[in-house]
Amino acid sequence: MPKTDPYRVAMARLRPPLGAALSFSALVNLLMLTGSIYMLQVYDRVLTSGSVPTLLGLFAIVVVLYAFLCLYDVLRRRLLSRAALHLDGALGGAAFDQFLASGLPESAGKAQPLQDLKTLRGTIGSPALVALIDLPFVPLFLGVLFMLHPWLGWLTLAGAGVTGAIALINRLVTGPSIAESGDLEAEERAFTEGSRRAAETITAMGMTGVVDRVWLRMHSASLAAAQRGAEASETLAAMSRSVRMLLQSAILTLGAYLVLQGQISGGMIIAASILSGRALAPVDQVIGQWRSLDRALQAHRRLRRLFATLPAAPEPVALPDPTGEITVTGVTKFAPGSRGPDRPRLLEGIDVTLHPGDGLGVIGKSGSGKSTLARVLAGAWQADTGEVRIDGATLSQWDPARIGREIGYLSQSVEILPGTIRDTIARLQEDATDEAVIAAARLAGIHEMILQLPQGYATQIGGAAGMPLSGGQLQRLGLARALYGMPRLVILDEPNSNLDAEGEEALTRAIRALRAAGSVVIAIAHRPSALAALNKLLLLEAGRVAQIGDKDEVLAASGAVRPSVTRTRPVPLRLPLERRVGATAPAANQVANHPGGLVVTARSRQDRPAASRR
Ligand SMILES: Nc1ncnc2c1ncn2[C@@H]1O[C@H](COP(=O)(O)OP(=O)(O)OP(=O)(O)O)[C@@H](O)[C@H]1O
Repeated sequence: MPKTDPYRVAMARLRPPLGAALSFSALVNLLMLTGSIYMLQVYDRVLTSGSVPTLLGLFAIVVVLYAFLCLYDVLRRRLLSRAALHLDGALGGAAFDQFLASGLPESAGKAQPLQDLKTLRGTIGSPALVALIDLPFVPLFLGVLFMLHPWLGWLTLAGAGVTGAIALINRLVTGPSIAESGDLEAEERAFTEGSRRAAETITAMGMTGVVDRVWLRMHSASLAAAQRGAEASETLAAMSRSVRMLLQSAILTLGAYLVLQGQISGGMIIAASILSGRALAPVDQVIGQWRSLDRALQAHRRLRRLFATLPAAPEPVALPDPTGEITVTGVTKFAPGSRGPDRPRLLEGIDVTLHPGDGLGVIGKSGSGKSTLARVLAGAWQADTGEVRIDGATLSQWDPARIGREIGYLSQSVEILPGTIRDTIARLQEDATDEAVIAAARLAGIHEMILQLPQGYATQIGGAAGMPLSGGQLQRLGLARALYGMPRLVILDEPNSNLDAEGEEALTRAIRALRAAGSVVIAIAHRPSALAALNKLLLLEAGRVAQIGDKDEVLAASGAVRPSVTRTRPVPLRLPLERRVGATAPAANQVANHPGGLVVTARSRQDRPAASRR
């Protein structure tokens, strides 16, 4: 099936309205001859004949012609502004999808489709484009001038040449500054947004002064680049305007000379002056609007490139409901954005098979690739080689919306969109039922906590106006969202990192309930309590599977913990669980009393090997 590039399709749909606008522009420009022809008639016919009826008759014709001019002008502008709106309507959804995708590391920083679409839409409906489509009609005015007298034509042509040369110089001079200031502004924006997010850390650690200075340096650099472009552009625009005004006087002078030589009539001087002004007006306007036209051109090129390189989405086939047979074969993931044969492998040759009801714990040192594996299994990142199959079908063979409902994913840092608690748990699904939302909240053990909030499930969270939630509350809310609809595959990346004992118990209960219902649960754990309700274990080392199998066997084989753990006597766990485990001894004691029975003691910092990476 041929790939349909939405940008090309949208651009093709723009052609008819742009063509119609061009036709109306032809009429508008033709009617713009009215003023000069009228002048010619008044000076050379009315004033010489002294006929008032002729004057009134001519004026009546002029009124009608200008009324048509107004009509055609309105029509072409309306066509353009509506075309801009249609372009937005046709591409808005696809551009937003690409904007979302740019949050994934594979395409990070490659595109700014929403901004580009806005720029393009703004320009298509603006006077800048009207000036641009007036440009092809400059020869019309020049032609009439040549008919009046060749010298008048040549003089205007020379003026147009000078103004055009100024426009070209403008482009060459300001182009690099515009591009540079765009890049610097993007850098500054990233730093500004990052600083705002890190405001608490910056304030607490007294970094405000130095952050101010860094921002100021970036800000000044981007302003300086923009100013360089603006100054050059202003100078050239002023020169262009002066050339135009000088040309008016030069035309009058030349016209007067030609009258004195008896080569043209007096009325032709005025007509020539009007015509030369009309001939140069679009050129002048395009120069004035050059920066916005250039931005629109760059936005157009970026959008065209972006959409042209998008892989074609396969037609999704409605596969039967998955049972939860998960097969991972030979999954390798290179560091996103890296190139060449030596690019780091975050995961290498991962093979895992899980059956409905299985619960797999994933453990390993910091940086060993646990979260990367979670992202690949959840379909958030694409494997570079190998595949993840659910019920025999690769993730890409499933309809993303369909399989998404069967996947619950709790990332390490829980992100929520602004909205109510109900909508958050229901993943914004319009068809969500209250029963399903409450069931997920109960499973995650936060139903009571939600009811205690002033507006209960209708409480607004996220965004500037949302009610702030604690780390633990947020994590449990994220868990409820991951559990919504009892998905067949639930992937939890350190689901207990912010939980108290009660939260951990709720998590263990949830994992047991999911497994009992036939779901596959994969939990990445630094704290062993999350392993309590699981039956299998995978030990990752530098992105490879070091061990996989029955939980107790893997623990025993790795020497991590004795399979028969008592609840009262702490047993050293030699699994590389630095981050959580290294925190405090009381945390370890807390784990010792947990029904899961796995016990942890912290290794000293000196004992820890550096996280090995490829
Ligand atoms: N977006 C990314 N681009 C490039 N490399 C990345 C990216 N995200 C993670 N990595 C690298 O992948 C490796 C594995 O990271 P990952 O987050 O999977 O480890 P982890 O085992 O989950 O660690 P932790 O236990 O500390 O969460 C690290 O070396 C990290 O630097």
